[in-house]
Amino acid sequence: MTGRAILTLNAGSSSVKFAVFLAGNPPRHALQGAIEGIGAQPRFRAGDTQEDWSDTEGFHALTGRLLRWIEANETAGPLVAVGHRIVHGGDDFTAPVPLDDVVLERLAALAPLAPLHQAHNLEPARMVARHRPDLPQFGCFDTAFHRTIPPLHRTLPLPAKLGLRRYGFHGLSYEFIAHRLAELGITRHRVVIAHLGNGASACALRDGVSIDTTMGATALDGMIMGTRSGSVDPGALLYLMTERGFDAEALTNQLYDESGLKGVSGLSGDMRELHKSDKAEARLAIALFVLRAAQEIARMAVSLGGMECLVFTGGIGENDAAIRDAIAERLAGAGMATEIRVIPTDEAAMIARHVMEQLG
Ligand SMILES: Nc1ncnc2c1ncn2[C@@H]1O[C@H](COP(=O)(O)OP(=O)(O)O)[C@@H](O)[C@H]1O
Ligand SMILES: CC(=O)OP(=O)(O)O
Ligand SMILES: [Mg+2]
Repeated sequence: MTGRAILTLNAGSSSVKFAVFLAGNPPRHALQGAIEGIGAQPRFRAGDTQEDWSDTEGFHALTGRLLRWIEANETAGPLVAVGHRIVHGGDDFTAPVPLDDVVLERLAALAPLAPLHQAHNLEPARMVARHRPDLPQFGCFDTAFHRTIPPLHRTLPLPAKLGLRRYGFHGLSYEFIAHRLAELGITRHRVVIAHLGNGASACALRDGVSIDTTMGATALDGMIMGTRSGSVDPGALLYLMTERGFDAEALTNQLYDESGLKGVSGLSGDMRELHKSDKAEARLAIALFVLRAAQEIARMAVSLGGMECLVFTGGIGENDAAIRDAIAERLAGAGMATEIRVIPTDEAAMIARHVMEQLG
């Protein structure tokens, strides 16, 4: 095949998801896959291909190998650009940007606000910069879609001089859904989108624009997630530090990696695994997920002054009808019955569109 190809990368704590698009307006999807199990037994899949990649060198070497695999296969033509999902753009990056060493350094400084994501997001960009310096790279930020959140909704009730605020995340997903709503002719003014995946959050969308979201300065806030707590009593955290000997690192580990569905169930952070279990703790974790999701969705409805449509997306939102129904039932029970839609998200397609715009 001829044509020009765009590679999108979404690197998480143990996986790199990738997609290849044929450049165009809109970019056409050509291939997608992932390296999963990084840190344990890396496994590569793309189309019909499935291989164990027993590389012990971690992200850098594995993404190098991914790049060579894609170049050798030339699914859509030679690569002309790479787009990265980068979770945190901070105050300075509110739109896609070309990535160079200086920008990568500034983004690395935001890692403490996204310990589960930021360093992993940046590593593949460094690898590509080293091995294919000719390839333009662009960072696309989860925070950027939330740049429209007004001061009232982005203010955290801490001393103003501390300079912390709500940024919000899952923005590439919300931006994609906002486009889909327009394409589908859904013109409701007040829409809540619930992105329920490994990370989970909701966004208050007024006329296609984000005016509030459940995540805050970090992606730890709001709903309960696979392994993240979501909002918890801040006093409980102070108690753990002062009385139970948890330092910042230990607490980070508890809140990001050991809490949420995994922590409550003592079993797994994966919703499908919990459904298979008949343990009371698994039932409790699912029930708490539903309750907290419904409460956070209601919070977004308050920010909007009403909710005319609720959109579910993400791995759980798209696939788990029982969870969707349970959340809708809770909302209806509180007098918040609403139109419900299920719309698959596509963060990679959103990144590819941004890259096309940047290429001009
Ligand atoms: N068919 C399904 N039924 C219930 N849960 C599902 C289903 N498919 C995926 N999930 C859940 O979706 C979550 C992962 O969501 P996903 O959006 O793929 O995650 P990520 O944030 O890594 O992209 C997991 O909890 C998984 O169990
Ligand atoms: C920001 C975030 O939580 O992302 P993910 O759901 O991919 O972990
Ligand atoms: Mg996700």
